[in-house]
Amino acid sequence: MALQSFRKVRRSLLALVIALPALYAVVAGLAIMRDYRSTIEQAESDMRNIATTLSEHAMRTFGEADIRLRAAITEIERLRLEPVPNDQLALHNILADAMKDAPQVAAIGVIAPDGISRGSGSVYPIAPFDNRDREYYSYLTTHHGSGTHIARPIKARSNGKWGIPLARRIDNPDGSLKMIVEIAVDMSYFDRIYRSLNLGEGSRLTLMRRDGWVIMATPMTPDALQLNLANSPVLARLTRANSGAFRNEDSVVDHRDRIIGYATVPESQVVAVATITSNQVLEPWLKRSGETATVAAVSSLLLLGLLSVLWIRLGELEETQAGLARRNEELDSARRRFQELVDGIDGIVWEALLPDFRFTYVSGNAKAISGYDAQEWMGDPHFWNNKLCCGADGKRVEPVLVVGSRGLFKPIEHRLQAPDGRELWLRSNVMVADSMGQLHVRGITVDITRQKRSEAQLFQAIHVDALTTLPNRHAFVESVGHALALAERNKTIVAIALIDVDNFNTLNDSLGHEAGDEMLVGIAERLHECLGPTDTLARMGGDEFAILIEDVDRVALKVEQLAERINAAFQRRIPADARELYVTVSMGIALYPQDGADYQALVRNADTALYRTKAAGRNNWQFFNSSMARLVEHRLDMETALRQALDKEEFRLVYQPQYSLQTDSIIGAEALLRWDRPGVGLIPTQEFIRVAEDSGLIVALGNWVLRTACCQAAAWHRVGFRVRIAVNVSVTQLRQADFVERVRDELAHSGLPPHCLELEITEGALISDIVEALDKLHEIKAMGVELAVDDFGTGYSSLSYLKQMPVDRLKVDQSFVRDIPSNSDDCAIVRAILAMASNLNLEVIAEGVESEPQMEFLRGEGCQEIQGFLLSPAVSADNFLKRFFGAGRGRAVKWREKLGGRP
Ligand SMILES: Nc1nc2c(ncn2[C@@H]2O[C@H](COP(=O)(O)O[C@H]3[C@@H](O)[C@H](n4cnc5c(=O)[nH]c(N)nc54)O[C@@H]3COP(=O)(O)O)[C@@H](O)[C@H]2O)c(=O)[nH]1
Repeated sequence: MALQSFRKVRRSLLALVIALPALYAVVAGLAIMRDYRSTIEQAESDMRNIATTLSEHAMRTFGEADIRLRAAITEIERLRLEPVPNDQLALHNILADAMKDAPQVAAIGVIAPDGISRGSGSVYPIAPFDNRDREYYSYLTTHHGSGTHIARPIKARSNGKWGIPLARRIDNPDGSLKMIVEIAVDMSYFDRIYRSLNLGEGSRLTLMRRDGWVIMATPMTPDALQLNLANSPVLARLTRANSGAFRNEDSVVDHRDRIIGYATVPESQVVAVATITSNQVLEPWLKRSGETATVAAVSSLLLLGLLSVLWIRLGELEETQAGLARRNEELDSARRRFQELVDGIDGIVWEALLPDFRFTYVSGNAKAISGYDAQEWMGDPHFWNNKLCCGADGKRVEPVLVVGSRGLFKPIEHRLQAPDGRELWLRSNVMVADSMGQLHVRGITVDITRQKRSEAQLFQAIHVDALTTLPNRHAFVESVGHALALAERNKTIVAIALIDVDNFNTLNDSLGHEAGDEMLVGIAERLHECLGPTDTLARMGGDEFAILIEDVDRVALKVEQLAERINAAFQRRIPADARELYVTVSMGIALYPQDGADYQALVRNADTALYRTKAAGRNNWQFFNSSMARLVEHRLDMETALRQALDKEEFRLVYQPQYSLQTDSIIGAEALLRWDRPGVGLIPTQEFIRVAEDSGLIVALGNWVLRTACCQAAAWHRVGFRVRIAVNVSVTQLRQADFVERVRDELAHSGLPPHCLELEITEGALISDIVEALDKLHEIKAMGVELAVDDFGTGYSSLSYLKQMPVDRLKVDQSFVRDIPSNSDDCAIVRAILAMASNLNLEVIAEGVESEPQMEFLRGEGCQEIQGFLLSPAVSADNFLKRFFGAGRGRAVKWREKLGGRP
């Protein structure tokens, strides 16, 4: 039964619980009321009947007494007797005769007109009682011709009995009263009969005259005969009809609620009245009503009990039903949530029966994901075997392999041929469950085709160099790892060769990056040609390549052969930018296990060997050796010391004057860094600068130099010594994103005018980073700062590249100055630089000028400025000020003489 029906039934039941007792009460009430009315009506009817009976009885009684009265009168009149003593005996005889056999007659007598008793039926001779106080005397003496008058009861003086007198007049012929004959009906006679009716305590039987006087009452109370209803409204109701009945709630006699029946005694002025108290009448009714009410109440209670049990039972059922409904709702909700979950999952949710792997449930998104709809999955009992069983390796994935430990997910990857021919990669997470004794496999199958593709791409990106398609550094690290593990097991030797393309950056910058890339591809191919069958070539980045040579039994021979093959391969030109160029490579080699136990150590040492190869003039190869290791150690030591040197303020700047050949005066100073390493002494600047460059410390160091130099120059300016300060800037510094800001800040911080600062940037640095550098140089130039190309001539500067540079000055490298004017080649180079600078409107400063011939040659060729030991080595700031401030114009040679010349 539905919950609603239960509720309806319970509601109906509740209505019944309320209505039934009410109905019972109403029905019982109505029955009681009807009973009440019929009881009252019955009592009225009874009282009326009794009154009628009384009236008939009274009629008979009074009638008989009246007959006897009349018979006596007839006899008296016949005998013409008088109410005198002489006739007393005769009167007595007549009267005694009239009483004969009449037990109801209490007395009979004759009263003279003067009220004196003159005869008695029961007593002879009679005492002359005075009867003038009698009601019948006063009535009959005042009413002529009246018939028998029923008078109010009296107590007979002759025998003391109470009786109801019936009296008549006997008149003289003249109409005057001759005598009154009176017969009294014994009231005890009525009383006896009335009592014999046994009507109960509350009943009252009365004879009453129409004028309201009570003449007989049972029970007889002392004042009953004194009662006169003349003024009571009841009298009117008692005389309204011959007979009748009514209820009077306020009885005249005793103020009780009574049922009254009445009946007129025919041919008389008397009414018979029978009353009974309503209480007495209603007593049985009350009893019955009580019983009815009890029955109603008990049956109501029983019914209520029954209904309550039913109510409780239904409540329990309703509760159960509600619980079931709730459970159903929860189940529905869970089902909905499950469905939403399944719909929301980007995978096919399924269940299959073991052991044959037949699908019993497949979510609706199967078609969208796999190309086969759920029916196809479930319809084909061999769907798994036919469609899904192809694993990553192309082999069948047997169901038993899919099923992991019970209850645990075991992901498998497999391929699926979609109906449209696409090959999909799927991953299924499966779980084995035992449901009602049946083994199931449940799983979620997701499409991982894109992920697989991405993985492949990622693998490619991680392991393959995009340009050359060679394994990249990452792949090389892995390969070396595997090779070392194998070598450790097999006790074999592994060689790692690091290869750098000589001067690649310069070539790359001068030819353009596209040509550089083309060249790298060509180099990779060329190197690849040289590999042995087990060797692995990788591109480590930029122009750096590496070769892994495994199982090197005859180390030197095998590596030498490889080096020779490489050397031979690079005898041929490599195509680049529609040209063909000769390229050389340098190589450093480290061996496992003697040069390192792991990748890092081997590569570091191979790098050291490569470094040494380059330092030794490039286009060659070297094995790593222990002395190289010491070099490396030394480098590391210096790096550590360098890091601390800044904090410990171990650096200082010295200043080398720059001299104008046009004005013969000191026009500037180059700030040069010095490191007095405690316990070691002065470290060659070139040496620690290289380490600082390699370790990145050059940035912090360069910033310190820039700030110190600017502050020093500004200090000189403040005392009036307005010279230009040249500061060396490394390529690493130039690469810093905030380099321009840094220059701006230091100028602002020191207060040095921008045009008094010159930044010297090496030609190599400018070439390697020309695109990035250009913007920064333009910004710096826009500030007013001057720019000089340091070590000019050592790089591969071309006219076109110089044209783009916002430089002011070219600084001819000292290697070209050293042998002028004796070396014609150097002279030619210096002339060419000067000519080119002139064409580009650039000034030229020659560094490393140590002799007067050099100076004069330069002056003669139009060089604007010189710098070198001829004038002065770099000196401290104080010395610089002392020596050159206020020194005035003069020949450089004089300066030298003056200052003490060569250091
Ligand atoms: N990035 C930075 N590089 C710096 C800084 N300070 C110096 N350097 C660079 O270090 C290299 C070596 O410098 P240094 O040992 O100071 O040598 C300089 C001069 O002492 C030397 N010189 C000057 N005149 C002569 C001479 O007549 N003969 C001779 N044999 N040597 C001479 O030349 C060096 C100056 O070179 P340059 O900078 O090219 O003008 C050197 O490359 C410095 O640039 C620094 O703070 N930052």
